[in-house]
Amino acid sequence: MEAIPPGALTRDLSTLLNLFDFEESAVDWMTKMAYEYVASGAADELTLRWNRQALDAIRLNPTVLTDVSQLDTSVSLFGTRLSHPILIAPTAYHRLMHPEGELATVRGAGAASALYVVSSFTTTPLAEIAQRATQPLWFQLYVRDDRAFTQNLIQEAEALGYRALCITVDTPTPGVRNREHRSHFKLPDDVRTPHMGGPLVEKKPLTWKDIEWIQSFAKTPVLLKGILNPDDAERAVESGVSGIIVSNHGGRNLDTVPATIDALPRITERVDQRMPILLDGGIRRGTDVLKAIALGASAVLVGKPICFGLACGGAEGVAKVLQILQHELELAMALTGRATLAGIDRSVIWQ
Ligand SMILES: Cc1cc2nc3c(=O)[nH]c(=O)nc-3n(C[C@H](O)[C@H](O)[C@H](O)COP(=O)(O)O)c2cc1C
Ligand SMILES: CC(C)CC(=O)C(=O)O
Repeated sequence: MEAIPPGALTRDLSTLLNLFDFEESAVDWMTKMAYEYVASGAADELTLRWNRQALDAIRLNPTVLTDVSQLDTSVSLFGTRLSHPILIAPTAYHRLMHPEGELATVRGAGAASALYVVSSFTTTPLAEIAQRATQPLWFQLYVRDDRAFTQNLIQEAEALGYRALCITVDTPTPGVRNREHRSHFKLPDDVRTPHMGGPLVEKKPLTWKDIEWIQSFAKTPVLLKGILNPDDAERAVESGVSGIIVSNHGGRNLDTVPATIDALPRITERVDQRMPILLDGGIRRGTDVLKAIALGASAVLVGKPICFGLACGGAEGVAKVLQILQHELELAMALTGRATLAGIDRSVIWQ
């Protein structure tokens, strides 16, 4: 690994005003390999681009002269009250982005009152992250061929206080990652993944039977991460899971699947309030959060911007990314005349 640049922990973030600024600046603070790993999408990166383009293409229909003097961005998810609906998506290998890795991320989450979904490919033990958490944690699970190992891992996370389990279901194999390969991605020897052992090269298929099996012993709510197809959403309801995350893995797995915000309305319609729906993919502006909520999401997750915030400024960078997004959401609510998240319905979308 190239050396972490001097002053990495003390750089000035005051000129970074939005999430795009963080991405632009992160290039200077990350190794080329780490930057390419985070920023790239699968194959021709069409889905990666569509995630953004589809959000940009949605226009808003504000209501004027409503009382927005008291804004309330809070939301309840599975019995936990959150002060805002912006969660940290699970992303692997935080020590590739900053020497403090996930310990910086969890401090940033605390400073910004954000729920943090920790990746199976964390480079810091789950226990150490939990010790420093001041906000709720969830655990993202990659199911390994060794099912006994998987069961132990789930039980370990639950015992440590992780409050929900997000099973990633869209990655029977990673996608075509040309940019990652071109930059010769390899984890440096001193960056380890204490809960995953080696890379994901599973042979035993993950199926609905496994989801039933996990639910037979899981004590925390189970969510499926990576649903795009309304039929799968229906099946998820039938399988009794607590929620789903509409996700195309940030455009990193199967190229040319739709933008998540385009997939959301059909899924919302099919689920018909039977369980909460979360969404990730391309959320960069407060207006994006508002659009996702208007189309049926209870909350959103952000992936790449957290990695860039971490690279630019450790815990402070993570916190700032989240605080900017939170503040922009409040502005979007005030300017569309919506004082609460419940008030953000489809009528806020220009039809
Ligand atoms: C660098 C990176 C690593 C990721 N690692 C994981 C992971 O370990 N597990 C997982 O379920 N999703 C992973 N994802 C996908 C994210 O959880 C999320 O679905 C996606 O990044 C959201 O899109 P966004 O980056 O446009 O916000 C990763 C994404 C990135 C960018
Ligand atoms: C280790 C990888 C499978 C993590 C991941 O989900 C990703 O890079 O998108």
